[in-house]
Amino acid sequence: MKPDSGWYREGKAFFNIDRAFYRPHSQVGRDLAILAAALYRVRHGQLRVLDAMTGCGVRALRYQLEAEADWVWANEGNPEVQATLAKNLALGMRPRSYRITQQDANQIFFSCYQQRDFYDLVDIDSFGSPTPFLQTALWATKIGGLLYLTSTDTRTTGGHNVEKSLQVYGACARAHPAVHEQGLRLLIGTALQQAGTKGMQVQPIFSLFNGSVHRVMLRLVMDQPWLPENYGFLGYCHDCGHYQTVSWRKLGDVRCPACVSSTPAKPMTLSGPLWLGPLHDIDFLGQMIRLAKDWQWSRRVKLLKIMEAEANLPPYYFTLGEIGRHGKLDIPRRDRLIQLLRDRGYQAALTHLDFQAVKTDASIATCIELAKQESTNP
Ligand SMILES: C[S@@+](CC[C@H](N)C(=O)[O-])C[C@H]1O[C@@H](n2cnc3c(N)ncnc32)[C@H](O)[C@@H]1O
Repeated sequence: MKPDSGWYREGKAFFNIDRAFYRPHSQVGRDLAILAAALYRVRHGQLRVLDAMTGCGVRALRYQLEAEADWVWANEGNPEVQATLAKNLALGMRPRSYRITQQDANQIFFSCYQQRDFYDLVDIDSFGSPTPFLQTALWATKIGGLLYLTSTDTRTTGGHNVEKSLQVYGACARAHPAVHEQGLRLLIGTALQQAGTKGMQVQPIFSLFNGSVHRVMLRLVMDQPWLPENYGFLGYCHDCGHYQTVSWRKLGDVRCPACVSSTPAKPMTLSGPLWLGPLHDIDFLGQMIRLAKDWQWSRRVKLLKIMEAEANLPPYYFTLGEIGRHGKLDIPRRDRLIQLLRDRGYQAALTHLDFQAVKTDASIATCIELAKQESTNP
């Protein structure tokens, strides 16, 4: 069917959108969620999904048809899309394997808690930030289960409204060149803090930024040690481009350790508290890659491999433009710079967050030095 007929196909799902929200560009976020859900289903022997903001039902359909969910609860608050949703699920899903409701997501989550009905995967695909739903969603998620959060709030997470970031994330988001990563880390950090109020924790399975939307798939866990190095502040030096993780214990007048020539050293701009640990679970990503290969999802394999390579690198990246600006040189060639860094024994990779950037454990000064050598001796 042609898209303008109102009918769409995505993965194994076939559905009508009528007046429901559907954004084809978000397929990448749905594809990765389906892979994670399918692996969870294999590992745990069951998969019950609560798709709290289902829209036309594309996720509900895909969780069942592709991840083999045993049961899907599809909720959508907008009364105008209920008929389309009902039609889509009736057409594509097994009878008696799903439920449709039209309620506020918070009400649904709280009712799960009241009835002790916990879900293996809770999907919150909200507009703006998901934080108004976070506390209650944690009540609806099984310990060991998955929580998938979406945020379209890039203005706030990008440091353009510090007051709002304090209100919404309980954290200070400042502007710097690695803000796409900051959006993911704020989301994980807020979820970690909120889970912490209940004696629980979250661990990222994968974190995805695709141009305008941040998504994180988290595992809810209990009885894990709280690692102080995973939750703290990130300093950025506007003068030299250096980043520095900062523990809450060291707050106060944080100066850039890389600005050695300035006395006193330049102050750093601090963002946080936010998640400072790995963005992805590297073992889980490996399994997602294998499954994506089996399913011949070659574009997703490519993306997941980039995510795998960046998984354990420090919590920021250097854009090529920043390296050029601070080094007063032409923009370096990305792949060549990565190779030079590796030759010097550093870890270095491209990042799915910004294809005009490098992620590395080398300092920006080293990146500049190598880029300069390369420009004078290509
Ligand atoms: C971004 S769309 C979700 C689209 C769908 N998940 C997809 O992948 O295409 C957000 C949906 O959430 C619904 N919504 C917004 N706030 C809600 C709330 N508090 N409770 C339930 N549904 C809500 C909107 O009507 C909209 O259909």
